[in-house]
Formats: sequence, C-alpha cells, structure tokens
Amino acid sequence: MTQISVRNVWKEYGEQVVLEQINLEIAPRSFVALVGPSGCGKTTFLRMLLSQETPTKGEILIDGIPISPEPGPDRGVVFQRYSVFPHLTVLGNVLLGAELKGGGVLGRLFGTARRQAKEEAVKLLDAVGLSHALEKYPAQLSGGMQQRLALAQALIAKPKVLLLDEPFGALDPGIRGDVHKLMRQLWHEHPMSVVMVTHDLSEAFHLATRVIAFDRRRNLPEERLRYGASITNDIEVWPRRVAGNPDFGKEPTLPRRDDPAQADGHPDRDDPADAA
Ligand SMILES: Nc1ncnc2c1ncn2[C@@H]1O[C@H](COP(=O)(O)OP(=O)(O)OP(=O)(O)O)[C@@H](O)[C@H]1O
Repeated sequence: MTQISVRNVWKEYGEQVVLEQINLEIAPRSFVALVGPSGCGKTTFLRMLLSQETPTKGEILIDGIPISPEPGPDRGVVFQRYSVFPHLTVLGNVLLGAELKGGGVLGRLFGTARRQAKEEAVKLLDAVGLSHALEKYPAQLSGGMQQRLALAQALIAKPKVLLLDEPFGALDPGIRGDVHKLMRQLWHEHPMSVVMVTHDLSEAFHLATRVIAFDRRRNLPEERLRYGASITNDIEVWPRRVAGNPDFGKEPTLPRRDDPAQADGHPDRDDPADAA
C-alpha cells in the first residue's frame, strides 16, 4: 500500500539540474529519513512534497491524488528554526495552527469551534510537555521547547504527512535525545507518516523506518550543472519499527532537560535507544 507516490520527478533551476528521476513509493505510517551530502537537493525535495516548489517534470501524489499546488493542511512542516510566530504565545501559536487548517472567515475560529480547538491545543501542549508555558512567548523558551511547540503547532492540523527539515539539528545533544523520544512517541500516537531531512545518520537510523540517501552519480565539476542527484540507497531499518505500538509510552516519563522549570540533569534511562 502506498501513501506518497513520487513518479519520475525532476527539479531544475535554470541550467542547473538539482534532482533527476526520483521515483519513490512511501507506505502509510512510514517514518522516512532523507540523508545525503550538502547541496544534493534534500530540502528541495521536501519543499516539493510541501508544494512550496513545483517539479520541473513528474508528479507527486498523496493517497493516489496529485498534491494540491498550494501547501495544505494534509501536510504539516517543522523547520530547523523559525517555524513558530514570535509575536504569539505558546497557546496562540497552536491555535493559529488550528485556524490555518480552515475555519470561518480568514481562518478565524469562533464559539464552539474555538473552544474545541483550544481544548485540543491544551491537550497537545500537555503531550509535548509545555502545559505550564501556555502564556509564554517563543523567545522565552529554550530551543528544544520551541521545537516541541513547532511540533504541536503542526500536529493540531492533523496532517497526513509531517515534513521535518533538520528539526533537531540546532539542539544540544542531550536535549536532542529528549526530543527524539518525544518525536517517536508522536509518530506512534498520531496517524501520520513522517518525512525528515537530516544530516545526522545516527539520528536517521535512530528514528526512521526507512533511510533514503540522495547523491549525485556524476559529480565531476563539468557535470555538476547537467546532472542532478538521485536516490542512491534505500534502506529498510532493522529491526522493523511499526507505528502505533501500543506498548510505546508506557515507560515512566522523566523530566525534560531542555525545560529550565523541570530539568533535574538526569539522563534518560528509560529508553535504551536514547542511551545510544
Ligand atoms: N530557489 C532556488 N533557486 C535556485 N537554486 C536553488 C533554489 N533552491 C535551491 N537551489 C539549489 O539547489 C541545490 C540543492 O539545494 P538544497 O537546499 O535542496 O540542498 P540540501 O541537500 O538540502 O542541502 P543542505 O544539506 O546543505 O541543506 C543547491 O545547489 C541550491 O543552490
């Protein structure tokens, strides 16, 4: 079964071929990590999945339907930085995520719909460990807390596909372990697929069900404009990870180190994968 189909996709900017002949079938509830050298087109590929860029050739389908030419609520996104709005509170940011999904005039929600969205936002913020920071502004949060907020903001729209562009790349290693754990939990609990760009191979294998490498098969200086990157490796991670594992999340929750209000400095000991 396929959720995302990428069919013979090429991307060129003027004379430069960035990606060529990309063919990919992604099953529902996958967690795909995209890796590859700098400049090989990983972000460009993600931006095409988001409809921020259009393929020069080929097509991309979700659930058998060509993706809409505009970014839609079926696809959420979190970037390395600046995914949240600095002038809105934590709660305001997540509510905006609900409003952007589309309710009423100019996306504003009113009455019962707003009350429900607020309840949902509070629940989601609790799930990502920010329930005590609802009225704070992003500048008052640590980097890890901001990324957890960005995840909550993306998830409130219930995307079918969550796109992540180096979401944890700017975090300190210890905090990154905490956020990895949260990310796995969110993937298990929310009925979505995840496509994540990362520079970090160990992060890719730590989180994903499948690791896909992009690279240029022809990379002589005189070939760099005319030949783009394509898929050079496609690895199913073993042991197989299956989304929705009912046992996941039953382990005790430890304080999060990126949150000054909760930190106690102890490393995560409840998840052997995080010790790696
Ligand atoms: N809007 C654009 N106009 C022209 N060229 C672009 C544009 N966006 C990206 N490129 C070019 O496409 C190539 C791939 O860029 P991209 O950012 O997708 O690579 P990447 O693999 O994500 O790199 P990194 O790992 O360093 O983030 C680069 O040569 C870049 O200069």
